[in-house]
Amino acid sequence: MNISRVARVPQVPGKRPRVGHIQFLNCLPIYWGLARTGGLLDLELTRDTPDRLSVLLVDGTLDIGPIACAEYLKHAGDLVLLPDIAVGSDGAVTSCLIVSQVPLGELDGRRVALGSTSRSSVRLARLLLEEREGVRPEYFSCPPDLPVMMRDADAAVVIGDVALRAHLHQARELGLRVHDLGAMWKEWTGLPFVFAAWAVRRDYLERNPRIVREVHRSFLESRDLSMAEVDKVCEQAARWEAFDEETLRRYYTEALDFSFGERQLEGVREFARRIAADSGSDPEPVISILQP
Ligand SMILES: C=C(O[C@@H]1C=C(C(=O)O)C=C[C@H]1O)C(=O)O
Repeated sequence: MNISRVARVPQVPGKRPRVGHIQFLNCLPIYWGLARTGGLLDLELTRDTPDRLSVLLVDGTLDIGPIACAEYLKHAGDLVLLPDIAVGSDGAVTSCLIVSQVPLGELDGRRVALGSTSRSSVRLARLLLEEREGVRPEYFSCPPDLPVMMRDADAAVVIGDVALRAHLHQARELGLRVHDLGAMWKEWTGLPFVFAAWAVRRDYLERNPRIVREVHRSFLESRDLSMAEVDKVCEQAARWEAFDEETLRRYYTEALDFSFGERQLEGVREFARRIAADSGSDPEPVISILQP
């Protein structure tokens, strides 16, 4: 890629767009390239967990950023999705899991800890347990620390780096079964699952259409650059993380899906349909997507 040709966000002094950044390894390829292209300087970034970033975007503290799909569906009227960028999977995702001491079909009436940083995976897990496995567990929310969660529960839902650690190290040590939520959704529906989409507040878009397009382009360029140089991304990340280069490479290139097109949109629509009866939400929400 010719970095010198990367478009820059138009500058208005003191008014950088306020943009969210999920502080998990899953998002590294979406942000890594921003440091290379210089796009980073044009954004006011807030790094936080997905649950908190979702709240900040909905309450207007942020203008643009990732939002858990389950939260997006509650606020679709106030938000416009950015095309071709998301954190999802078309099958196993590796980092959104139910870990369990017993088979899932035996969780009826048993305690299930829901990791507090998640909004999409915890909703998806409840849907799968209730509608696919036919069980009604007793849920409680809990900070995402697997050994602590499992002290009081028979199963736990975890995401992000905590889930990666659970998958690769702790589950075996603790004698837990690992169920991948992306794989379960794919088996059940045949569709990809979008855990987080990128959205802009509708009011911000109306005032700043050019800035939104530039930020969007900046994200796509960053993601594409990171994926083109994925070996370098993994080598750098593995220096500081508990995962080796090869594990990260597989995670980024085979498990995660950073795209958002027709099939991913169908996954979002199907999720909306399946959670509607139980949530009192709209089964067919109007989904606005930024037009090219
Ligand atoms: C793939 C992941 O996707 C995520 C899962 C989310 C959720 O469950 O609410 C939200 C944002 C993403 O971080 C992950 O966290 O590992």
